[in-house]
Amino acid sequence: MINERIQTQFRQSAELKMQAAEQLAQPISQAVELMFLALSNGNKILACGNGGSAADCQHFAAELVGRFERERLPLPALALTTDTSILTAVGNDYSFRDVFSKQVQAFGQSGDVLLALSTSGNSANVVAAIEAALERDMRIVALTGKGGGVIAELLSETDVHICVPHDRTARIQEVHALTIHCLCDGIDVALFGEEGDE
Ligand SMILES: O=C(CO)[C@@H](O)[C@H](O)[C@H](O)[C@H](O)COP(=O)(O)O
Ligand SMILES: [Zn+2]
Repeated sequence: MINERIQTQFRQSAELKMQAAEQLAQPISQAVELMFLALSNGNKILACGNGGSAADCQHFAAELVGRFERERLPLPALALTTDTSILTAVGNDYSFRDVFSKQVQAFGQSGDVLLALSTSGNSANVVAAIEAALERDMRIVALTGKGGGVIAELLSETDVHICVPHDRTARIQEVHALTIHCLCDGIDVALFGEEGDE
């Protein structure tokens, strides 16, 4: 019984990935281009999201600051999900809605990229972070699902929206994790070319 459930989940995840590959290859490659350009200009990437998406932010930042699959110089990426003093002070003194936007206001500069993750596209603190980033003339790469929610409404054609075509949070997150690895791989390829791959 449980084995069947597990196999169904693997199958659904794999099927969604195959389906999303076609739809998302284009926006993911646009996101690589946008991020590579920002990094080449000396700008940085800030990342925010809640729960599993907070973990994704940290995963992404670790692969840029440390490394992905190739040896290279550290690249500037910062997860806005990790400083518990900032998160609790801002959450306590202002509101949980402000925990990321205050950090965007503190660290974000024109030309930086905000990687914003929300499976619903509706988390208020991620929406507020996007609004703060747009005010600072930053570019947005949004990873969403469920049609993109409020976030879809905020983005313009200078931003990149990677919206997973599914309604279930877990399945969407699984595609977000793969997308993050595609972003890291794309940035490495932009730096070094495709030689020695696959
Ligand atoms: O990982 C999971 C569920 O798989 C949860 O921790 C999930 O990330 C949290 O419920 C988040 O608060 C959901 O927020 P969002 O993706 O809608 O922005
Ligand atoms: Zn999860």
